[in-house]
Amino acid sequence: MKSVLIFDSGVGGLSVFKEVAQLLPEQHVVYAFDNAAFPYGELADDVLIQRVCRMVSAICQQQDISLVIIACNTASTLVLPHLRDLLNVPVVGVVPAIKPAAAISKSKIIGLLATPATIRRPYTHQLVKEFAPDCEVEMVGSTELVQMGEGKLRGRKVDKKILSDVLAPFINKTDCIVLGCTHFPLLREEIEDILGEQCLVIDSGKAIANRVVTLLKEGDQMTSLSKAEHFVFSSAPVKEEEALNQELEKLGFATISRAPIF
Ligand SMILES: N[C@H](CCC(=O)O)C(=O)O
Repeated sequence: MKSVLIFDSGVGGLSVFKEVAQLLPEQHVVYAFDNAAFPYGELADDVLIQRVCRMVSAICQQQDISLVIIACNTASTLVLPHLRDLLNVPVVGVVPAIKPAAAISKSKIIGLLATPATIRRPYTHQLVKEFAPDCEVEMVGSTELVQMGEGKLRGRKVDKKILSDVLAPFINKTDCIVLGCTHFPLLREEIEDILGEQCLVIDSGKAIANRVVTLLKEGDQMTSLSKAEHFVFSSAPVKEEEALNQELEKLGFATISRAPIF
């Protein structure tokens, strides 16, 4: 039975997995993360293009994959055209939800919280120009929050003080912020707590899941009446990851193995 491949630098893509699994509970999933090169938000563009293309195409050759989700804004805003040239399955990317945020915002002052690389990308600035021309967009790039999301899934406590400092430019200013990194929905509760209910927090997870359903239906690739099997592959050698493996088990995944191709 074919699987959907979900790819990220770390565990952030699990926020996308949760949305996909809600709509497609019978879908087999291969989750692959490039933890050997984490964090992607600090990587040079050419290195990122090369790594993502090499790994994703190798996994597609090795596993029976019906569709690829690049569950990483940092990679999607750069590598999608390169990947689509290489693969013969649909590739769905995750990019910051600027368009819905601009539509929802009443004050027309919105926020974008992403990695430093996503904030720098011409792709992101084009999105703002095209879909939020009437908005002031406050942009914050943070690798610290990416690390915080990784830590939370490994049972570490979220440091609210650090989080408040990162979110400070949005506080009492924006009425809607976009989580432009898939690690950040893992911190949604804490972020919402700090920003208060006057600020809406949105991400692209549900839109991606809907797009995946449409593409699988179009390609006649919907799996049904089977028990979903999920596997996880990391690029770095597997170390003691007890807390993370427990989280993964709750989501229906087998324990992490190292992808032989990495
Ligand atoms: N989760 C990723 C990348 C985080 C990182 O590795 O810097 C994103 O959506 O941008």
